[in-house]
Amino acid sequence: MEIKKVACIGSGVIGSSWATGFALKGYPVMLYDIDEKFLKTAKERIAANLKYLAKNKVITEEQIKEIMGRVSYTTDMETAVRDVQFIQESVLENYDTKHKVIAEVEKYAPADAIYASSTSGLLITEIAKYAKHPERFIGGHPYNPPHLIPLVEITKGEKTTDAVVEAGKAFYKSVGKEPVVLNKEALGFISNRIQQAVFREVTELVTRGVCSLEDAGKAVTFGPALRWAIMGPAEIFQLGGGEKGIDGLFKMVEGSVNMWLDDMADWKRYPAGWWDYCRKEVDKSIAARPKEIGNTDASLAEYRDDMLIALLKLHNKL
Ligand SMILES: NC(=O)C1=CN([C@@H]2O[C@H](COP(=O)(O)OP(=O)(O)OC[C@H]3O[C@@H](n4cnc5c(N)ncnc54)[C@H](O)[C@@H]3O)[C@@H](O)[C@H]2O)C=CC1
Ligand SMILES: O=C(O)[C@@H](O)C(=O)[C@H](O)[C@@H](O)CO
Repeated sequence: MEIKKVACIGSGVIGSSWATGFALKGYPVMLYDIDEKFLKTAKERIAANLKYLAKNKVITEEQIKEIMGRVSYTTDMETAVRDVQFIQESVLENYDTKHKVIAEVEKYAPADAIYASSTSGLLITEIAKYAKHPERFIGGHPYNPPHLIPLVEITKGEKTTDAVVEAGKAFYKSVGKEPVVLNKEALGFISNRIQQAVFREVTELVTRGVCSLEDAGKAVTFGPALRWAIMGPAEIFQLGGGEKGIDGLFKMVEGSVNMWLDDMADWKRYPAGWWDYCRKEVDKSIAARPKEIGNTDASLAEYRDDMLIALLKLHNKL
């Protein structure tokens, strides 16, 4: 089935970015939400996304109007999905909301339209549990912002057909994404499990008083994250071993690493009050940043996109 038109269900942080990305690649996009006020914000986000892309010469200023014109905004589900071939859902991260949205979508969407959930880590088998056509459901988990970051983790439910997985993978590749197809369902997929493992250790170190949240961020940003923007941890360790390679490295450090592992976080829930503490600390550290690297949420987002675009150009992804 040729994908000619896309629906984005949910127009928040992720839905508005997906809509930007699909429109950027020339697709007409139906952007749906439950209230006009959310769609208004989404339109402002899309305009800002395109402004940053033009500022960084990825598109021209003249193209902005044409790309914006590819996105239609609606609070009517039938209008959103009746003639689309691909649906990217980006509503709230809970099964109940996703089930309600699917019931509404399946009243009007073509039976063979691919349904991809942006879920951060829920199981497609569960998301598609009450669907009339579970065979067409995949997970299409992006990294924020999806109009810039290439990764899409594709997961399949028990009833998802291989043809739908392949069609979803081909479509994401055609719009410049870097799809990774999981062999088995796993909560949190690959990237979010890794990201949460890292942040659990950040939380452990800060709550123990080893470092500030800001310094933990610096340690990640100017250390491993720089290398992870180039290659995976295994390749990094391989190089760390010199001519001995990854095995040689770990034959040397394993005793030390095992002591760290014994001491590292192994808890299963974030401490009570941690997120309130985080918000206070992050607000302080953002405000303390030099203006040119973003000292408000809005200017930090612009700085993030400027830097991501520069990185993606180095990767020949833009
Ligand atoms: N924020 C992030 O960094 C990332 C989020 N995701 C996932 O993407 C999905 C959306 O997340 P965000 O965009 O951050 O959330 P958000 O809160 O910014 O946007 C959610 C949108 O869904 C809409 N919505 C709520 N109930 C709805 C319903 N019944 N029908 C239609 N629309 C409804 C809301 O009005 C809102 O506009 C979640 O599953 C999340 O886990 C995935 C990757 C990254
Ligand atoms: O970090 C991202 O962009 C995504 O992996 C996410 O899903 C969200 O950040 C959130 O789930 C926290 O991990």
